[in-house]
Amino acid sequence: MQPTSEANQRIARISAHLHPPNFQMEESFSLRRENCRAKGAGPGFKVAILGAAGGIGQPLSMLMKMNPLVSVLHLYDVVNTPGVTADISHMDTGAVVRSFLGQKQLEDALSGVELVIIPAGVPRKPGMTRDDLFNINAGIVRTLCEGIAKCCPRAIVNLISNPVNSTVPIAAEVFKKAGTYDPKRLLGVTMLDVVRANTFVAEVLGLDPRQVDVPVVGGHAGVTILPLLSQVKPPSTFTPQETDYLTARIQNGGTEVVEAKAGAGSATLSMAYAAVKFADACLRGLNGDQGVIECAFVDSQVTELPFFASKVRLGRNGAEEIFPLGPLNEYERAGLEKAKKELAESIQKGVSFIKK
Ligand SMILES: NC(=O)C1=CN([C@@H]2O[C@H](COP(=O)(O)OP(=O)(O)OC[C@H]3O[C@@H](n4cnc5c(N)ncnc54)[C@H](O)[C@@H]3O)[C@@H](O)[C@H]2O)C=CC1
Ligand SMILES: O=C([O-])CC(=O)C(=O)O
Repeated sequence: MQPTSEANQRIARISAHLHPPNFQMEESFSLRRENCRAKGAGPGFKVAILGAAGGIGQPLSMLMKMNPLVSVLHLYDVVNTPGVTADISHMDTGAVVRSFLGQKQLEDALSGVELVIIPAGVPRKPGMTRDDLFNINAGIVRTLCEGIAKCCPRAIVNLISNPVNSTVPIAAEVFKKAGTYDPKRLLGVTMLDVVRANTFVAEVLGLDPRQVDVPVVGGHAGVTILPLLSQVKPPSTFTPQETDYLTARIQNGGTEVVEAKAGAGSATLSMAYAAVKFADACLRGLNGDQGVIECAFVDSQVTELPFFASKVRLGRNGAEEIFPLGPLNEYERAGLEKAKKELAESIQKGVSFIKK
């Protein structure tokens, strides 16, 4: 039997996708699939990952492709996104994946996006602090945030690039300058500190980490990472030695990985896991789910500092409620004073980078 002309057209379409004669053909095919999904399937969000070809970006892209709340996934980087996108697009999950390569495609990558996740930038090598990354990453974050202000000013932004204690204030200043700043929509990702704290505390208590919840407040570098062990769930007590051990291990978790990788970068796989856990919480909030609460580094009035990490309630507008720290013990109060001192300097450094 001769194939019908409809079947011929379908084969031609598929072959055009596999061997696109030009970008236009590829794009129209991909747009058609997005439209089909928009007609047929349940609701989903349009998400962009900036720095998608990196050590965090690749596993993060893969895990976001598996998230049922994502309908369209834009992968942007200055290198290698066509390959990462081709690879991930073969996964038989719902999200449509599209590649954007280089600065010229940044605006297309951001157009209509509802959640932007940013793991772009250089990672640490042994002997470096996160602040040593400032000189390179500050400029990268500024450029990307200028794009967000122009193309998707209402998007929720999850900022991973280090030093988070300075890059979040940089992003805020860029958005203020552009007149688009909404403090609820800018979130520094500190989820990996919580993920580590849950794991290490569970080890000490002899529990499954999934049963443990440790609030981690302050910021995302050294002494600014402040685990509140007095508020661990399920309620637990720790000896002074356990408290010292756990606090130090949680504060130095990033350095532990940097040293173990011995020059090959910093945490990527656990970070991708943590980033997806946090992005999923943001999407559930956007979706209208109730009671979504996670720790994040946000514009805050919890202390006298303009930014601080604490528990926030995520909703349709981002961080809709920021929770106070709750009762602290003496050990935590001393830790808080140290954290605030270092945080104040890192925040100021970020602000001055844009205001100078
Ligand atoms: N917030 C957190 O808890 C954590 C943050 N990080 C930070 O995340 C960042 C990325 O780490 P990795 O993925 O390991 O680094 P990586 O070097 O493997 O990947 C970074 C990616 O960013 C891309 N990139 C560079 N400039 C760009 C630009 N202007 N626009 C778009 N993309 C650009 C690179 O091409 C590369 O693909 C680092 O700053 C690291 O310190 C890492 C772990 C945890
Ligand atoms: O330590 C680093 O440089 C990367 C990071 O932020 C972490 O693993 O927490």
